[in-house]
Amino acid sequence: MNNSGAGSDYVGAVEVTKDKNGIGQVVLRNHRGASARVSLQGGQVLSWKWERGQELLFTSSKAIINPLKPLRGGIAICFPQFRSRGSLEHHGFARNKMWVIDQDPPPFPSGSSEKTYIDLLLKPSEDDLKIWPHSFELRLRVTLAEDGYLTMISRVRNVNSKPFSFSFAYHTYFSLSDISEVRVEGLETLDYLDNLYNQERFTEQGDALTFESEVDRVYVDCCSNVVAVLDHEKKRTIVIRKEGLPDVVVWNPWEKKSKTIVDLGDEEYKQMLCVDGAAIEKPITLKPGEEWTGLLDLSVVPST
Ligand SMILES: O=P(O)(O)OC[C@H]1O[C@@H](O)[C@H](O)[C@@H](O)[C@@H]1O
Repeated sequence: MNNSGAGSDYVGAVEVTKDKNGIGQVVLRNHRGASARVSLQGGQVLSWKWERGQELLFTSSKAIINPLKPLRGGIAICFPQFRSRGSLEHHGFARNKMWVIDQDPPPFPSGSSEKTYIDLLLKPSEDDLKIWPHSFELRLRVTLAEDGYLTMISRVRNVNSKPFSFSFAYHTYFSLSDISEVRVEGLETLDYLDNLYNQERFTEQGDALTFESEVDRVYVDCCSNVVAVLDHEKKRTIVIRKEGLPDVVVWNPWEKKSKTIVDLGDEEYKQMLCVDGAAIEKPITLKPGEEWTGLLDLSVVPST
């Protein structure tokens, strides 16, 4: 494989390799030790490393490498369905498909030139069209900025002759020191749909979110587009900035549920938290020829 389809305007590196199963991977690097690894299987970001090789994304030690399954960890794309809100497989089919490097993407709406990026593309196969009869193009640009920020821009285009609707999520597993020491800020006073109570609607009370049991919620219509995950022990705060993604999913399976998940270690729930920028409660509808854009920008701030 070569580097075509990848951009590199400052002297960062974009390397296309294969993993031991022969699946294509793209590694983006900068000079300050930051890197991101993206798999063509699922268009999934497998790893995002900050200065001095600090890993910011969680990957389970029991992750199963299977070309037809998403890896437990990283950032997976949930499309065109979230969870079981529809007739498709859990979280939709995009994360189980082989994506290709997009050699010639249409111009992206914004973006500085000082970045290293890769463009991926997913189009439906004939089998996909049998279960979801809508022709689409899903483009994903993954960018590693010179300061180590990771930006993901997804664009869905309707290339069908009829409108269609979909849900979307960046299913993001953050790596933590200890879940019981972590706070999430930016979701205070919002309404959420609680998946542990049949998607009943509640309102978040009080301060920042802290964790002492299983959590599986969709915070809806977030007026702020910034959410922060504060990890005191690691002395860092991950800042999540999003555009076009009104909802935020917060998920931790905690002790009992973890034991039922084969590709997650029994104690690993302590080292992970999913916080997903998403569009779920009100699915996105596209008319023929229309395009939707959803942006997720991740950065790290040292904290005390
Ligand atoms: O095991 P999966 O399919 O990756 O899903 C993991 C979790 O993903 C979360 O986003 C959902 O809210 C949970 O309900 C779900 O269990």
